[in-house]
Amino acid sequence: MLRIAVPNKGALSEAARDMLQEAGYLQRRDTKELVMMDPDNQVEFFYLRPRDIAVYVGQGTLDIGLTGRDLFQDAQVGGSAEEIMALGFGRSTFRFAAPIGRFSSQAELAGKRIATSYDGLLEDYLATQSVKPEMIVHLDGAVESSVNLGVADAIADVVETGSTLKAAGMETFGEPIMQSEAIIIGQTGRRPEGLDVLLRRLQGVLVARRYVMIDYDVSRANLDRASAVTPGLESPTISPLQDENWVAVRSMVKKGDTNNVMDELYDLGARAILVSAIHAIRI
Ligand SMILES: Nc1ncnc2c1ncn2[C@@H]1O[C@H](COP(=O)(O)OP(=O)(O)OP(=O)(O)O)[C@@H](O)[C@H]1O
Ligand SMILES: O=P(O)(O)OC[C@H]1O[C@H](OP(=O)(O)OP(=O)(O)O)[C@H](O)[C@@H]1O
Ligand SMILES: [Mg+2]
Repeated sequence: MLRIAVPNKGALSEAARDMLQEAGYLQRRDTKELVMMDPDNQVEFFYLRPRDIAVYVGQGTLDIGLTGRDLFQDAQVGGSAEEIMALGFGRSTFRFAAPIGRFSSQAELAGKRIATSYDGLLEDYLATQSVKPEMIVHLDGAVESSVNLGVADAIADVVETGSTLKAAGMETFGEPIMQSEAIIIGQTGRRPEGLDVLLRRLQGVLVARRYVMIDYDVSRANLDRASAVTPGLESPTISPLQDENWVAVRSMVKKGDTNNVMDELYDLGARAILVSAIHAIRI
């Protein structure tokens, strides 16, 4: 059995559950359940605080974990665990922020009080920048309120849409500290049995989410130009049509490019252009 740590609550938990379900794994129905066995797939899920997941994996009590890159860094497990795969959801940036107009660069944080929930990550970063704050004020959450309430001069926190900062009358400043997203971590250098299958399945979900399938008919005279617009992952599938001057083409296209590709195909004479979602894929 592959023992996998997954977030029990918080910003990553629902998207993690959705992705694992799409990859064919059983997930708990009740958010109070702590463990979920999936004997058919030979895996066992342990629902834990996302912040703690790196500790379990680093110590080797669980084989792999799904957590945020920023949380993983913050857990300070040294070299005992490593990032294995990025999952493309839970994206955020870890940044400095302060009331509008107060700071313009992170060098100005020397001798100041910085509030954060991510002390380890922040301390590591400040050390690389040779900036020595007066103190790091640890807060569990609602960090944006700390400056207005007078316990800190600036904050270092997760920014996704920026709406929380805006509501607090704050702005970001300085270089972004870290780009984060959900990741799979494992013990450094160890690849337990069954991990390959899980990674391949997750990769399949990522590709299915990023690509769509496009089908169209085009005349043989325009086929080379059309194929160049839709080269696919390897090469497009070409099928004959009743009218032997025309062929049907099937190819994968990046989701974000869909409308441009359809316009280009139409302009070069392709017709019956059809786009459909990909449910699952193994490359
Ligand atoms: N808008 C967001 N707010 C918080 N975390 C986010 C957001 N978007 C992405 N994340 C990522 O989610 C992870 C934080 O998960 P966590 O469970 O701590 O979230 P939370 O909802 O803030 O939980 P808590 O209830 O403990 O505050 C980090 O990896 C972070 O980068
Ligand atoms: O840029 P935004 O889209 O506004 O998202 C970022 C905010 O969301 C999170 O707070 P959360 O809701 O988790 O509350 P918390 O501060 O109590 O953790 C995070 O700590 C930021 O405050
Ligand atoms: Mg939070």
